[in-house]
Amino acid sequence: MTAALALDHAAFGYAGVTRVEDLTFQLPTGAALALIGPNGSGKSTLLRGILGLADRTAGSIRVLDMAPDRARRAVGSLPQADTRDTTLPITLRQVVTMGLYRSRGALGPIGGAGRAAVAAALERVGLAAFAGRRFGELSGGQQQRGILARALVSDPKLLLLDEPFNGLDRENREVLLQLVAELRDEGRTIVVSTHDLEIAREACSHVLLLASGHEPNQPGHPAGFGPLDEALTLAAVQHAFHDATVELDHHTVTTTRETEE
Ligand SMILES: Nc1ncnc2c1ncn2[C@@H]1O[C@H](COP(=O)(O)OP(=O)(O)OP(=O)(O)O)[C@@H](O)[C@H]1O
Repeated sequence: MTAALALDHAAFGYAGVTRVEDLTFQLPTGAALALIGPNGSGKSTLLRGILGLADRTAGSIRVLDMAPDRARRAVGSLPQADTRDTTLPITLRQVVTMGLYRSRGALGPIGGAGRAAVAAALERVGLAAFAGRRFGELSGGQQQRGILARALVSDPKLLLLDEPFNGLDRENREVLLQLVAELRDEGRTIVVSTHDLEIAREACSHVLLLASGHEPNQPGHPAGFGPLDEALTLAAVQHAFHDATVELDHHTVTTTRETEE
């Protein structure tokens, strides 16, 4: 079976400056990859590289057996919450509809099938009743679910979720965990960046640990990759979070490093 992601010594960055490097791994189709590492280790940069939105400064990457910009139509993405503009006067339904533009073009008519897909995506994340509400007036957790609906509306084969659990209360967290499990059951491949190792254990089959460079401007690099049960070891987590205290046992995995929220 073709890997959903295949990277060979790939490096990514901005304006020609590498921010994360030496990425060599293959993620099987249908897997859920937890992307774990300290602030600045390059998690978001890798996700942008998968989307073809960060510069590839070395090596190679195939996404769904295509070049990243060709694969983008089949990839849904949920960017970090703090990169969203919630001041725009648009409704939740309009936000979700934007997820169709990628596959149909911004000027093409949405049509009945498109409207049905938007309704189904909203239903799926439990927000059908909020479709006409202004997006900026929704709670943070509802906005998060709305953006997930936007990512799902085009029926993506690969989903990239950048810190989707940040700031969620228990209820929204459970809804999202349940959704990730369902999406996996449907055979979609998922990449989730998170600081929360417990969530990685609950939601994911594989893990990629990233460590930041030893000097501030050095790129991040892998500290471990593989099936979660094998690769999420104390040594690999300590390597990734080299200045943090880490505890790991059969039931819990925690790091004491504070995240910059
Ligand atoms: N658009 C950009 N232009 C230039 N440099 C960037 C850009 N975005 C991120 N960087 C830099 O790339 C490095 C990696 O950042 P990135 O956001 O990928 O890390 P991260 O692991 O996702 O961190 P966090 O957990 O804080 O989100 C950082 O040094 C950051 O300053």
